[in-house]
Amino acid sequence: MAGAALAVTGASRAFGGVYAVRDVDLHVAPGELRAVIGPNGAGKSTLFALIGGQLAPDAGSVELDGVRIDRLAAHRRSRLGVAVVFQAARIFHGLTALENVMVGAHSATRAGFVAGALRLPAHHRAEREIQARALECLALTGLADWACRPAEDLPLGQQRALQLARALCGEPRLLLLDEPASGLRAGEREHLAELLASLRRSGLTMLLVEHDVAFVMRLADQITVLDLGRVIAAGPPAEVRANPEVIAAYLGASA
Ligand SMILES: Nc1ncnc2c1ncn2[C@@H]1O[C@H](COP(=O)(O)OP(=O)(O)OP(=O)(O)O)[C@@H](O)[C@H]1O
Repeated sequence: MAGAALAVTGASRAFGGVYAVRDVDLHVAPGELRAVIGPNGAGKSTLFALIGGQLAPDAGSVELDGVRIDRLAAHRRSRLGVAVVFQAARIFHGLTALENVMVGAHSATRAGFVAGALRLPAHHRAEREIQARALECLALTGLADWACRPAEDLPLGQQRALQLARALCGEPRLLLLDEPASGLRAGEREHLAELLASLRRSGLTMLLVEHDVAFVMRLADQITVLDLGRVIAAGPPAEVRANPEVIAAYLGASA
């Protein structure tokens, strides 16, 4: 998997005149695992949405491998290789786990729909390839045994894994994860950490927004810390952990 470079430059977004994200720079190198942390209301979800395409910035830019994407709708960004795993499970009821994952490959390629509608031979071959890849992604995320079960039968932890499998099936170049560890049991959390580490070794660029600071400290290459919409620190985990401004922001948040 060849990861893309992500460059967010001078990004701002306000709601009702109040900045949720203000003049944020965030440069992620290809193959890097970047975590974004910060106390409640720091602007993490807003920044995530500016990159994924659920929101457009009021000012600034978002570039993927040097191509501006900040004015593109989320589905167009997805075709360029941006995959999003949301915190709340988004699954298609009435479809099996395997079919749910195959949707990820179809939404990342437009050609799939056209060839499918025309019933071209290439379509059948492509379908078989997509199915094989979907099965691989299910195995990778520990869901091989669930392939033929209705997706809504999966427990919550597995529904989250299913979204991750779906995102991977589209062969993304940038994977965005919104609080992937939240609500998971210790064993599931461990499995997720191992999976993210192995995706990182494969070269995929990842950005994860996370509440669980301990979880990201051992996984991330670099951590960006937001507070009140601004970047207050960025660097390797050990450096960020020792930063007095970061400590103050978190102590202030829990006081
Ligand atoms: N759609 C919206 N309308 C109005 N205000 C919003 C909206 N989205 C976010 N905000 C405000 O922007 C600020 C940043 O919110 P955001 O959700 O991005 O922070 P966060 O770091 O993700 O917080 P949390 O950790 O609590 O999820 C907050 O003050 C929030 O109330």
